[in-house]
Amino acid sequence: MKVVTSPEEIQILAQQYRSQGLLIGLVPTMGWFHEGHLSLMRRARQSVDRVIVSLFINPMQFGPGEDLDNYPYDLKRDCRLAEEVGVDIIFAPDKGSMYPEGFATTVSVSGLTSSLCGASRPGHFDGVTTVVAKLFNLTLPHLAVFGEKDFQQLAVIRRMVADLDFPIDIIGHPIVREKNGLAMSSRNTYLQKDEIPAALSLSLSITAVKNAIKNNSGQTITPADLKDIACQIVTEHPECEIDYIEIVDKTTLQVCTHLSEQSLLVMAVKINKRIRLIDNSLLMES
Ligand SMILES: Nc1ncnc2c1ncn2[C@@H]1O[C@H](COP(=O)(O)OP(=O)(O)OP(=O)(O)O)[C@@H](O)[C@H]1O
Ligand SMILES: CC(C)(CO)[C@@H](O)C(=O)[O-]
Ligand code: BAL
Repeated sequence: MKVVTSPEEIQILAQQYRSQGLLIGLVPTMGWFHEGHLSLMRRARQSVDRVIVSLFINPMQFGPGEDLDNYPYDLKRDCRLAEEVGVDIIFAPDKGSMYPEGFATTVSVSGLTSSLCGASRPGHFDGVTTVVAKLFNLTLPHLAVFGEKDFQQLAVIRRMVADLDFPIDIIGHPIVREKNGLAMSSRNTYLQKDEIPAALSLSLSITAVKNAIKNNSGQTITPADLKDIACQIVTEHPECEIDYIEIVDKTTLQVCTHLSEQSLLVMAVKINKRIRLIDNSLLMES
C-alpha cells in the first residue's frame, strides 16, 4: 500500500490508472478507522481495481468550538488497518496543500443542508461538499462509498453529484454497530465508561420505535407519537441533550406526516455537552 500526501501526485496516479483502463474506488474519511470505515473499504474493494482511501481532517467542515483540535489521529495505525483490507493508496494530504493561500471557492448545496445537522452546524456541509468535490477531482473515481450513518451527508453528496454532473457512482453503505447497538464512530473514543449508557440510548430509542410500530400494526401510530417515544428514552439520561430527533423522508429529508417505507428516524444527541453522536434507521424496511 502506498501513502500519498501530494494532491498533484495522487491526480497523476489516478490519471495513469484511468489510462490503463483500471476502475478506481474512493472512500473519503477523516481517519481513526473502525469497522465502519473498514466495511466501506471492503465494499469498494469488491467493485474496483484500485481502492483509494482519503484521510483528511477537513478544517472547513468544523465550526468554532467544535472538536477539530482534538479529533483522533494516528496515521500509522490507520495505514496498518487499511492495508489489511486491501486498500491500494492512502491519500493523506496536509491542510496547506488542500487549501493553499488564496483558496476562495465553496461548493454549496442548498435546501437539503438547511435542516438537521446543517441547522446546528452552520457551514458544515459547505465544508463537506467543497472537500469532497476536490477529492473527486484529485482521485478521479468511478465510484465512491459513503456510510449511511451520515445520512444527510449522503443525501447532500448525491445531490451535488447529480447537479454538477460528476460521472461517479455513489454507494451508500449500511451502518456498522458495536454488539451493544452503538453505531460505530470515531467520536465514540471520547466517551468515558460512565457515558456509555447515555450513548446507547440512541440505538435503544430506535429499537423502541420499531417495536412500537410492530406492536401497533393495524392501528394508527403517527410519526409524532414515535418521535415522543424516542425523545423519552433519550431524555431519561441527564447527560443527553437532544439536538434533533425527527422522522424524515430519506431522500428529501422533509419531516414525514405519515409513515412509509421512505421514513427514516434520524437523531443527533450531545452527551455531556462534549460528544455529539448521530444515528438513524429506516422504520419500515420491506
Ligand atoms: N458506523 C458506521 N457504519 C458505516 N459507515 C460509517 C460508520 N461510521 C462512519 N462511517 C462512514 O465513514 C465515512 C468517514 O466518516 P468519518 O471518518 O467522519 O467517521 P466517523 O466515525 O463518522 O467520524 P465521526 O465520529 O467524526 O462522525 C463516512 O462516509 C461515514 O458515514
Ligand atoms: C466525507 C468526509 C470525509 C469529508 O471530509 C467527512 O465528512 C466524513 O468523514 O464523513
Ligand atoms: N462524519 C462526519 C464528519 C463530521 O462530523 O465532521
